[in-house]
Amino acid sequence: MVHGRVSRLSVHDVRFPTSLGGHGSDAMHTDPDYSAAYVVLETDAEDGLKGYGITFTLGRGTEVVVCAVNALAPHVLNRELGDIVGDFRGFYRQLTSDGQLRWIGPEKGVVHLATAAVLNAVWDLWAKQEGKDPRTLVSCIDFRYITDVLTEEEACEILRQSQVGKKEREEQMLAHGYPAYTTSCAWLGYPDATLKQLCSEALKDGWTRFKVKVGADLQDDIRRCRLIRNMIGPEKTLMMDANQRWDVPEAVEWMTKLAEFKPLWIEEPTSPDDILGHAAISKALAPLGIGVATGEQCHNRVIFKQLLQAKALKFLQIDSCRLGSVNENLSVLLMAKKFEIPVCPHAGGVGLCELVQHLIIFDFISVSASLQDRMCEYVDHLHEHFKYPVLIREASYMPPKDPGYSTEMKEDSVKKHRYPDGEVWKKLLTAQGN
Ligand SMILES: C[C@H](O)[C@@H](O)CC(=O)C(=O)O
Ligand SMILES: [Mg+2]
Repeated sequence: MVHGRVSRLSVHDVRFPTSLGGHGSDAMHTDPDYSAAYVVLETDAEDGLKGYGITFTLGRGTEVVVCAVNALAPHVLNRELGDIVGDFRGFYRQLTSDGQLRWIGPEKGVVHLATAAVLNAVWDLWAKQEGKDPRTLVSCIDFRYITDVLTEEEACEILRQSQVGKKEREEQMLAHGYPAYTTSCAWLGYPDATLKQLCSEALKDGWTRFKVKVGADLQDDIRRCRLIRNMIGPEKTLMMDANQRWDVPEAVEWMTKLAEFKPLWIEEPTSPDDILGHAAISKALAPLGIGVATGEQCHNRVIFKQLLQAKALKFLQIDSCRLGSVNENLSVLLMAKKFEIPVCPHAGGVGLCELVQHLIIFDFISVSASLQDRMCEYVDHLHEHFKYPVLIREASYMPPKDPGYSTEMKEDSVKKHRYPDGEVWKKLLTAQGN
């Protein structure tokens, strides 16, 4: 039984100085400090349960997302949790369609990242209080703008059909987990020696799928891709990620030169808004056996709808904090199922692995019912700051067993990494003379 009135919303700017080690670097984001706008919801219920939600940011700008969360707060404060989740579609729409705030979106950018943080906290709190059936889940989706490809009835039918074999798939997940790939070895800012060392450690740990960052310098890419392909051998899977660095013809040309390293996919070859550009790249690279993957910076379900309609991608990458939380991610999982495109989520960042494991394991059990061409990203940074960190066994995500959305950070971590007054930042800023 859902209960409690939301009595407090607090939001923290939490940053980790990952740029110091080059972690997370790519062709466009050369110095990311993995960060989060971290939301805590409290209610007046006696159980004392809290909801924790995050959205992922890269350092500077987190303060802007924090402002946007505060601007959304009046929609949440003093509301009964039962009323919120009892009409979750309506609540989602209230947040995303605020008559004034939507002008600085709509359903995209800072205001949508803030929406994700708030809604992730609501899902965390709700999940701690009770379980959900498929009908309830569909009732959380806002179908506005996607009914031309997916209606509520079709969504229910997909979920109904996927009931077959559900028990076996649950058991399979509990025994073997969900297959993962690693991005941790080959950030763009890593020197070759680090790449080699991390790659050989990953091989020892049983990893069989690797992603390498490309896109800044072709000769560098050729050297690094050769190095990693030689290390992992011809059979293991290699993916490449350009983080939006190229124009359309440049992407085709560059990837033609990297084709000898047999990448399964090229991720974000160009602007995430360029649907027809992605379609052109997909078409040009298909004969080389290279698929296009994208999604970590797709603003919303509408962009995913069009990417699917335009046959612009071969692998779809949902993001638990870029889209409007579970609500919007559900709609994308269902559209991907309808178009038979495998979902391979974006993870990493701060807490993205913790969140997205719930979505992808749900996808396997209740939507796609398939592991064909599917895997979830894994990055091994910052898990130690979470109270319920992901558990990886034999290069697979083992299903989380604690109630909630695994979003709660350790109090001490939040305190030390609060920007700019946490201990870690005070020291760093003083050393930099700020
Ligand atoms: C800036 C981020 O680290 C980005 O490079 C992550 C990414 O593209 C991925 O994990 O994929
Ligand atoms: Mg990427």
